Amino acid sequence: MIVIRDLSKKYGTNEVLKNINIQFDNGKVYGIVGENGAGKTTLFRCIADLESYEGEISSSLKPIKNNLGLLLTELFFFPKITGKEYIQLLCNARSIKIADIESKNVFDLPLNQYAVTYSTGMQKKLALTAILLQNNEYFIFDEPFNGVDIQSNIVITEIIHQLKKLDKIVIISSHIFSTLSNTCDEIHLLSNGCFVKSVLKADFPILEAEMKEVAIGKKIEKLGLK
Ligand SMILES: Nc1ncnc2c1ncn2[C@@H]1O[C@H](COP(=O)(O)OP(=O)(O)OP(=O)(O)O)[C@@H](O)[C@H]1O
Repeated sequence: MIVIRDLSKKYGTNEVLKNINIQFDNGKVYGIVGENGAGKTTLFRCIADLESYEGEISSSLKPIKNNLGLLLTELFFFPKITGKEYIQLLCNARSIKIADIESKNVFDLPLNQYAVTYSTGMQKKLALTAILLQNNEYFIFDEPFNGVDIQSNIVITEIIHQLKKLDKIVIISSHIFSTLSNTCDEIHLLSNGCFVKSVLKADFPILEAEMKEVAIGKKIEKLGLK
């Protein structure tokens, strides 16, 4: 379980997260949606203890960061580290020894090639493979489906289903609603640093319709397309 109480985060005078309260339970997949700049990545970085914040973030397994697989949208790889070495590095950090990494290469990555030479989608799949092999209890995937090919999207969706069955906590952000309706138990709408709506699976179509209406509104008319 991860419990967030009265979480606030400022960058200078910009109050990015405003008194967030939410609980994430094991065996559930949570979707976080919100417009660009709503604060999704900031929330994830606070949970991972990569940012200072006001409020409290607690978890059944402590510290969270030692049990968390965090997939960010911007990834960093040391130069001259192969895909295989990257996976080894992350697994070593959790004292996990994997005898045959090639056999775990679910995305068929060129593991002997330097990670910095991978395409963006390949780098995402490498980072995801590594955090899955770490046997984490908690997973945060910031836009996991973005920039990844269709086959891999199918694999990632299945992996998320498996993590749920294994009683893990999975938190995902996405800008593509269908990817969340396929995977999540709950979706939480973040707007200007506050959770303004939380819906269970049965009400996903209502939330999607509402978001569509707000997004489109009369905005496209402004273009005066002819
Ligand atoms: N390191 C930083 N320093 C200053 N401001 C920041 C920093 N990181 C994020 N912000 C600001 O915090 C706000 C929320 O950003 P955040 O990246 O959390 O949004 P997001 O919901 O993840 O957006 P997106 O959907 O575009 O990824 C934005 O106004 C952004 O400019």
